[in-house]
Amino acid sequence: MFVLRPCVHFAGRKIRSGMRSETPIHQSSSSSRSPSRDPFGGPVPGCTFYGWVYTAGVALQGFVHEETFVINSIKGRDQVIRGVPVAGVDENGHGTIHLHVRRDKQNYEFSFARALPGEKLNLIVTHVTKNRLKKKEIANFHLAIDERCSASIEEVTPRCQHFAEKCGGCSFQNLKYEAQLREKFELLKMRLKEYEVQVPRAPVDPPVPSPPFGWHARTEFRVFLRDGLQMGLHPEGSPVPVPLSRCHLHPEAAHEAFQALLTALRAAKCTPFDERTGRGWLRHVVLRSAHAAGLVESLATLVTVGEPPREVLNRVAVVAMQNAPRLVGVTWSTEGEESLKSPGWRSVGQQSHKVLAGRSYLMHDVVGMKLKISSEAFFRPNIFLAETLIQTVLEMSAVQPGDVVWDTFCGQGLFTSAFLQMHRDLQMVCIDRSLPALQKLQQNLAEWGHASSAEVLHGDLGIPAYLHRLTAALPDQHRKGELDEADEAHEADLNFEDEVEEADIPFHDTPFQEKVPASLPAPQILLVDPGRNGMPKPFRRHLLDLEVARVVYISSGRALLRDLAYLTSRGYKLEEIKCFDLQPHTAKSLEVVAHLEWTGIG
Ligand SMILES: C[S@@+](CC[C@H](N)C(=O)[O-])C[C@H]1O[C@@H](n2cnc3c(N)ncnc32)[C@H](O)[C@@H]1O
Repeated sequence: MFVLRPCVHFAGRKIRSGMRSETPIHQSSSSSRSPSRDPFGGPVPGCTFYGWVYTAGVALQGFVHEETFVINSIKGRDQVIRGVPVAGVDENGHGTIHLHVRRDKQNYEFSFARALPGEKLNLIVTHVTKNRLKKKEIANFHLAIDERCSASIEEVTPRCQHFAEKCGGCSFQNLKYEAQLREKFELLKMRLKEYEVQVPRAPVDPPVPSPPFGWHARTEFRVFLRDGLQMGLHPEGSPVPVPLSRCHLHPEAAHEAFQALLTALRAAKCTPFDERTGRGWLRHVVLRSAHAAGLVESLATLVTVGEPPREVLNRVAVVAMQNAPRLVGVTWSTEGEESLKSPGWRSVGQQSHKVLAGRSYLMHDVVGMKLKISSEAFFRPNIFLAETLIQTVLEMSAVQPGDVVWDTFCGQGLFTSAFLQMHRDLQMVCIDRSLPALQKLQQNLAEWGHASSAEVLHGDLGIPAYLHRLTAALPDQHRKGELDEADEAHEADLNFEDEVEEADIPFHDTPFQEKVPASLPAPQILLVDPGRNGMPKPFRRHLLDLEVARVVYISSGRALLRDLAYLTSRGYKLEEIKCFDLQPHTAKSLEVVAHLEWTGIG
């Protein structure tokens, strides 16, 4: 038997206007029951569960999960509910259960860390709040796992020794890969329904799978002291990193690099940065991998704080490269200070890295070309599926010779390069805010003889003034100007969740020389690949002004749902979607490529 510590606070989900009659429960108190254990025998430090409630009427029309478990009533604390099946997973990789309480005519959803779909749980009521006005009714209740009564038939032994330590990487290594795919797909379909996104045809094709191990293209390891220098990851919600000896999600080349760097850092007596004392200088080691001509290579970046000793950095780089033949370069980034200012910060490629040894880029196969991709710019997380995803974007765009294609959020231009390789006589306009990424894009375009076919613009697509300058450069019929008051009211009415961060860095930190040419060709095809935050709000609005015939949008998670819901309610029709499991074993949602057509009817 294992018992999980009951509830940690659930920051209540905002309910969108389309779901108005659903009443969220904010379960905030935590009660103290027996200490947490997990299925692998260890304590569960941050085991969370939470729930929200729907009124019966709405739930029955819409959101009753197929595997809802029905009970008669919640009687009070310590009541045990036996044999509740785990029905699916949520965005955090936690197992979800669905309960219908007959007496209250209400449906509840709860999530439990490390609970697997298909297993059955005995749950214990740890806290009940009564309705203040109608004392007999329950306003909300908390549950904890009392016992895991039957395991999932899809449970497997995790390959990684660190899985039980919850290093913060994998959520599902103990679940068959086919089951992971199915659950992520079910979650996507459920969320599309919940956000009222009209999917073009049902059923949507199942996700494109990835080889489950050795796919990872980029990981940021924390460097810290614990029985000597260690490299590791942060468990979910914990400031204390877990030291790693290897990560099976990485290709062998990255593992070699990991070992070589760890040994070199220890031998050089590098001082990891300590947040509590402010001493030391090495904060992270970032490993990136890519493959060209079937050969996987890795590149490392040492991320430092303050004034690190340059000769130590150089020595580490040279020694590590000697011991890891597929480590092709070691670069140095001083962006460690930024991660101190904002926790959870990730590099947005605003600063160039310095080369310590070897080269500053990896080679990457894209539709028959070998592109140089730089350490500062965005890497698609999966080295195997990047090319398939690019092919899908090409197919969905149905690009014809002579078309004008805008590649917004272009990064180092993987799409632009692929498009120009397919049709030399396209007119591409590429826009991104990362200068190092754009420099690499220009270098690749020049090497492949495509430079004259692309206008490369450096700007922030989240800044309204910049977007106005872009639209001002378009032919007359595309200059619609500001949204009018009716539009604003409609937008407010839609009440879209902007729970997803709009931008990684404050705008005033962006030292841009934004130059927009006097005239730009209007796009027939618009590629939008904004990353995990989705489209910045001003960009969403300006997209409507552009009335582009065809948009191909690439994103994932809540940002994707929010943006699709917005566009499809404002004149764009969703024609096709395809999804990809870019990050097996992790809770990361499926990456979606969506094709939208402008209809003007919203
Ligand atoms: C997910 S990456 C996509 C990169 C590229 N399409 C690729 O496949 O490699 C997102 C890109 O958007 C850029 N970006 C994020 N927010 C931006 C903004 N507000 N304005 C312009 N570019 C932005 C980032 O610099 C990054 O290169």
